[in-house]
Amino acid sequence: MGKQRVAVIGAQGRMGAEAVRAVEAADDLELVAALGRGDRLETLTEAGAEVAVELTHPDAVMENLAFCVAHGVHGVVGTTGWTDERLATLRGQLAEAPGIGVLIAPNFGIGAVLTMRFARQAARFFESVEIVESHHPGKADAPSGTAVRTAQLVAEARRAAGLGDQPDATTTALDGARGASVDGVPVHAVRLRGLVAHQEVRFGDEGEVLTIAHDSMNRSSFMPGVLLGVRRVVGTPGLTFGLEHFLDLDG
Ligand SMILES: NC(=O)C1=CN([C@@H]2O[C@H](COP(=O)(O)OP(=O)(O)OC[C@H]3O[C@@H](n4cnc5c(N)ncnc54)[C@H](OP(=O)(O)O)[C@@H]3O)[C@@H](O)[C@H]2O)C=CC1
Ligand SMILES: O=C(O)C1=N[C@H](C(=O)O)C[C@H](O)C1
Repeated sequence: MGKQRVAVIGAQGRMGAEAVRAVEAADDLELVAALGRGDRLETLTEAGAEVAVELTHPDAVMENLAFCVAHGVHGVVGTTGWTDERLATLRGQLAEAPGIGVLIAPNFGIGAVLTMRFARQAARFFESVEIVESHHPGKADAPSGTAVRTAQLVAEARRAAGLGDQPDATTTALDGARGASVDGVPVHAVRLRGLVAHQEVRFGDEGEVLTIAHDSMNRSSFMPGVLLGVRRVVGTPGLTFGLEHFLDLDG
């Protein structure tokens, strides 16, 4: 079998540069295009890319993916900024392109995926929950896509368990002091030089606190997840949201 033909969009960025190295180092993959800002998307089809790894910016990802899907190129997406509206648009595009798959991974780190799973499991047992995500100061979006997804999963689990609003007697607060509410879960975003990507999910109930913490110490830690996505997405038509769907976590 020939090597899978892979392109990286956002190839000069922090994640994109790492993805270029990871694809080049993989025996079963061939890097056929590395696009930066201003490069023509047609380069993807001219190079015969089968899969594009999209690691750019929330402002650019929709246009890039629309091109990929319309031209029969599968997508593996790490870029953040996903809303229900954006997902609906992408699903509509995929419906017109049978056989094409797109994986959106809020986080490619295996530990981060497990953090989300564990947080979902823990959610029904605790009255209170807050999320603290901490990142490098070059990050464009806040809160992180991982924190948003974690909050949504926790909120769904709380609702399913019949839990109501969290206890919080705050009546006066400076703007932002209680974080952003994502589906009722307070999320606090820290931006600090020296950090890469970190998250704590803090649960509390009478007399006990459970903290689930994950730290990405470098960006190469995301690459096994990126490569797994590249290998699996070609056989998985439609939209897959979350790397957990390729990890057999219940196996
Ligand atoms: N899912 C995951 O596990 C992870 C996801 N991310 C996400 O990935 C995205 C990228 O992160 P990061 O690498 O740190 O960001 P960077 O800013 O370092 O890299 C983004 C790159 O994309 C380029 N770019 C912007 N627009 C376009 C475009 N239209 N076409 C081609 N290239 C473009 C930028 O160019 P220029 O510099 O000129 O703007 C830059 O080189 C973010 O959304 C981030 O949150 C990050 C880490 C892990
Ligand atoms: O911008 C980053 O760096 C990261 N972005 C993703 C996110 O927003 O969750 C994944 C990881 O946290 C690193």
